[in-house]
Amino acid sequence: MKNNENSSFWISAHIITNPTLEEAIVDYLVGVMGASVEQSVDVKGPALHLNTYLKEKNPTSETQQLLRNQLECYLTELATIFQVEKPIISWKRIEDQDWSNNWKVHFKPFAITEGLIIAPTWEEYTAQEGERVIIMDPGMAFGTGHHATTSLTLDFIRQILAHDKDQRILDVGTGTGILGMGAALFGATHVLGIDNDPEAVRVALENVSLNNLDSVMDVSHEPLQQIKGSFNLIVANIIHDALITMTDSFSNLLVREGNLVLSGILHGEQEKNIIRVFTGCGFLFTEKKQRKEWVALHFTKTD
Ligand SMILES: C[S@@+](CC[C@H](N)C(=O)[O-])C[C@H]1O[C@@H](n2cnc3c(N)ncnc32)[C@H](O)[C@@H]1O
Repeated sequence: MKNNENSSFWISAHIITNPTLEEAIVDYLVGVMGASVEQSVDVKGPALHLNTYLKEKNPTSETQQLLRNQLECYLTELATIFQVEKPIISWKRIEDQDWSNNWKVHFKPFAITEGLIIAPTWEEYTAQEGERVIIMDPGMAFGTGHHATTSLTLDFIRQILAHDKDQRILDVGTGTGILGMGAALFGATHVLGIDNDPEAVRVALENVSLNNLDSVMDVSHEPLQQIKGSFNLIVANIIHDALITMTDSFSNLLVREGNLVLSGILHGEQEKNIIRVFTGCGFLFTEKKQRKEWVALHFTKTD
């Protein structure tokens, strides 16, 4: 198969795991990696067998290795948290163009938080009274809205904006632009989304245009450390290790008493560590939201 603009290559991973990890693995594969997953029904025994299909637009040995490392690191982390044996993964390359659109079948319009619907571009959706709709094509970027951390963060955004709409918002690690677009639809004055992945920036810009939000939301590839200005709310759904390095930037960019919402954090040690580090840097921890093993944390800046 040739790799043209419309085609993707696929790799499949066969995962043998302790069934305890099923929900967390499926959640991660579908929500974060944009994969589709099926359970192998013809295999007997106590272990669970999952087949997953990951799309890959520009396949090089390097990008393939990155995908593999990302999944393998996550599975190792999960096995440690749940104290079960590490899942076994075997990889296979699929070179059949039909696969490139199969995952879309599973992506249907859904309510990500009260009053906000996510609808993929290829599904017709008519908004009901009082509903706001984000139309999107996630492409290769993270953020279809299926992952718990995205909906938890949007719950906070909705609450904060219901209180006060006059908010300048920074969305760090914008991915598809989903959090920033949600904030814009809930009435934010201005949103800046940034991402260190150029493909995410391209996809987010496309989605912002698709939703006619260009006058409210900008998207940039600029690193966090180079962002100027002041914001009333910063949201960052990234990962624990990256968030820990961002304390100074968040502190410099937030107005006094500004809101900070952090997610991509696992309940337990990661959550405790984030609270310890941020409360040690002039932030007051105010509220936590949790779904399954994931948390989103709300802080306000005190000094
Ligand atoms: C888990 S995704 C979140 C996507 C979306 N905001 C959501 O909530 O669904 C994390 C995003 O952060 C981006 N990212 C990771 N580290 C970053 C950094 N240091 N600066 C900016 N973006 C970063 C990744 O490229 C990815 O798009």
